[in-house]
Amino acid sequence: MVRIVREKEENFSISKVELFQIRLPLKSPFKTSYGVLTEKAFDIICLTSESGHIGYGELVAFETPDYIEETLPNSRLIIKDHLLPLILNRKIENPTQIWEWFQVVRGNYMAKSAIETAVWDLYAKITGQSLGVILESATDQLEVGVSMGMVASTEELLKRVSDYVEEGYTRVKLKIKPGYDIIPLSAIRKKFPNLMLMADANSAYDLSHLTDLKALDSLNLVMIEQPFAADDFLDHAILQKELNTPLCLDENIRTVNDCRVAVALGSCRSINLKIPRVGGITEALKIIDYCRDKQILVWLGGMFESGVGRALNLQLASRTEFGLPGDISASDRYFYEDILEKPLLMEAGKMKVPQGLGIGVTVNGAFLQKNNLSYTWLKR
Ligand SMILES: O=C(O)CCC(=O)C1=CC=C[C@@H](O)[C@@H]1C(=O)O
Ligand SMILES: [Mg+2]
Repeated sequence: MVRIVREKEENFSISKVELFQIRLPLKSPFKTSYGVLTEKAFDIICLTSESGHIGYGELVAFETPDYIEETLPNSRLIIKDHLLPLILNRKIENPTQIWEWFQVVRGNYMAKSAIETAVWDLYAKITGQSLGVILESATDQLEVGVSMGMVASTEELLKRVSDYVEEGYTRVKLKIKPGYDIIPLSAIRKKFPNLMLMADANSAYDLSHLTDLKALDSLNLVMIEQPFAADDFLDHAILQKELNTPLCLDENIRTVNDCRVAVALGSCRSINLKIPRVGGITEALKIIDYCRDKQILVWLGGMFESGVGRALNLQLASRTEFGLPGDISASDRYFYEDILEKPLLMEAGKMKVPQGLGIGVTVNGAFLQKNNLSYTWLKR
């Protein structure tokens, strides 16, 4: 866990909260085993302190409960009725308190994360630091990976993989499901024998597909992510014993306790850590510590974030524990425009970790104002 060292007591409180509802169309549809995403809807939460600093958080939950059960409309409600009342009119000493205060609300990790991460950003800005410094970032630039939806034609799939490799992505993750696995993955492997290649099933398989999954062992995949149900640990453990390829859990992991169960049962050898899926940075840091101690490979996943969430991901992913390039592609991989003054782009095969105060990026205020303000609160 990071040590929060303060030069002087910096208690602060929130004087204004705004929630902007934004939609960004995707450049191309993203097909997974559970559906097709054509645009990303998300909210940006702006917390203003009495000192006038603004902390930004991103609410990344999807509109439909198909990846996990949390949805954007439900999360908005939880934020407004249950989470914000726990932090407003209170003195905040450090952002880890938010995690403690939120424990009275069960689950709802993405809603919690939207606020908790905004408080981390705010705290870093008030104390005059880059969030990366507080989070013990170890580098100012990172290799990153790219996540790819299913593409019907193998020719088109190989063309897209080639383009990503040429742009500098060093790891490629392909979405799979029964009937769309060995053929596209083998085609990629044949053309790119040394590429860090992996597959993500988003819970599309069960033990009846054991033979199909064992066939993937021949492809030298870095890992297979979430083949079985989002609440299953036992069958994952059975499968892991049958495979040489490491399994990775995504949807299952909401807390460090979930990691303990996975490790105790042998359900996986890797964890895809998404800050919003675990309720924010405080729990993410506990998971990183746990994975380091247990020698579980941890790497940073994404949720099609806009520049706010992407900048945060870069800050955390620059810690030494992250063993693989994360799903932190450049803003222009998914979107025509970002909500930042300067989008986060790939340069010479790497992405820079923003070095400014807090998450290190400047949000385009005019862009936010063009969007629907769903909630606003002002301290009287
Ligand atoms: O943000 C990114 O680039 C990663 C996108 C991605 O692969 C996913 C995001 C959210 C849900 C899933 O579709 C998938 C995943 O399971 O990791
Ligand atoms: Mg996944």
